[in-house]
Amino acid sequence: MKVLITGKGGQLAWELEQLAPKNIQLLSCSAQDLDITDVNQVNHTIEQFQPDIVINAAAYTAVDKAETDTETAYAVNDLGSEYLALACKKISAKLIHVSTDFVFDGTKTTPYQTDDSVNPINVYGASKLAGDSKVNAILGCQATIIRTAWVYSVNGNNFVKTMLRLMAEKEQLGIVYDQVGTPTWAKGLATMIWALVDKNQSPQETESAQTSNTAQILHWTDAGVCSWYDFAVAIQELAIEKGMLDKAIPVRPIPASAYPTPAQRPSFSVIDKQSAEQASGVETTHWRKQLSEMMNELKSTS
Ligand SMILES: NC(=O)C1=CN([C@@H]2O[C@H](COP(=O)(O)OP(=O)(O)OC[C@H]3O[C@@H](n4cnc5c(N)ncnc54)[C@H](OP(=O)(O)O)[C@@H]3O)[C@@H](O)[C@H]2O)C=CC1
Ligand SMILES: Cc1cn([C@H]2C[C@H](O)[C@@H](COP(=O)(O)OP(=O)(O)O[C@H]3O[C@@H](C)C(=O)[C@@H](O)[C@H]3O)O2)c(=O)[nH]c1=O
Repeated sequence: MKVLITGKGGQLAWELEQLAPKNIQLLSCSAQDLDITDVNQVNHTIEQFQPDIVINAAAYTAVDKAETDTETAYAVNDLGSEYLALACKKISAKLIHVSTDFVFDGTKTTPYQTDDSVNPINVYGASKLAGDSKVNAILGCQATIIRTAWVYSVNGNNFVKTMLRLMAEKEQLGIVYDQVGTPTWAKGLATMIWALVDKNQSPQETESAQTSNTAQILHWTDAGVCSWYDFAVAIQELAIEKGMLDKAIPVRPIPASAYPTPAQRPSFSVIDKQSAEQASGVETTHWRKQLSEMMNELKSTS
């Protein structure tokens, strides 16, 4: 089976590459190798390689910057996804497209289901939703859209690495407590995606997946719930336990109103993971356990 991954070098694409099963013929493309906003490059690469499955892990993920760099955010997240979907359609390839909890407005108080109404409250979320809608309209059941949240990995920029840096540099930190969600270790997400790919190789799965004309939507994060504040406290506790920080600094819970950012963020974006667990056969693991594993990996590589 041939699999093409976009966004090489990004957190998820990197983990996917590390965990790629031996029987997969993999082509992993960076933004330089394959700029998904370039329709000719997209068509050429997909026609040449003839993948069975494309995993779109490329995205514009700078949430605050997207508020002013709107055109680029839409070019990558909306148009780029559309080009990939059209190219997949031409060769009957499947598309596994990755999306975000930020398609929701965060007004619910119970975990978001895959069929809950979407209503993004920032440009990044709106640009991702626009791309998801194109993927669904073009490919229908030929596509799987995986919504995830608060992703981190040893490779790339993320909240965990930002916290470790700030905790070593600053006297104290204020972290928002009124935005609640669930972190996701990109390695766990990549494991689940490869399990989906594996299931796709079985003819039975392929037949049953083709009974509906809409894209399969799955939700995946680690298990549990926390605020950014809880996440930061756990990062500091584990870093001290593992000898990655010398001393603890005060970490204060603050409301989002005390940490103004260009983009508004949902106050509640916990998603229900049952859909992805059932489809992949992989169970979620509690976020704190995953965080500890990732920090062990970070310690051993730095
Ligand atoms: N990070 C997070 O917290 C979350 C991410 N997601 C989604 O998960 C997916 C993976 O995210 P993650 O791995 O964290 O993202 P990263 O920001 O780590 O990686 C994104 C990758 O996309 C590449 N890219 C950007 N523009 C283009 C382009 N025009 N053509 C091709 N590649 C491009 C980037 O390249 P370069 O660095 O060279 O620009 C980078 O390699 C995305 O769909 C994202 O929206 C969902 C929820 C949370
Ligand atoms: C650095 C810092 C951040 N914060 C807050 C700001 C924000 O509310 C929260 C997280 O900030 P970040 O900018 O790291 O994360 P953010 O870019 O909002 O993360 C989002 O990225 C996109 C790509 C997604 O799809 C989402 O699921 C989500 O992961 O932490 C503090 O309260 N204090 C601080 O010192």
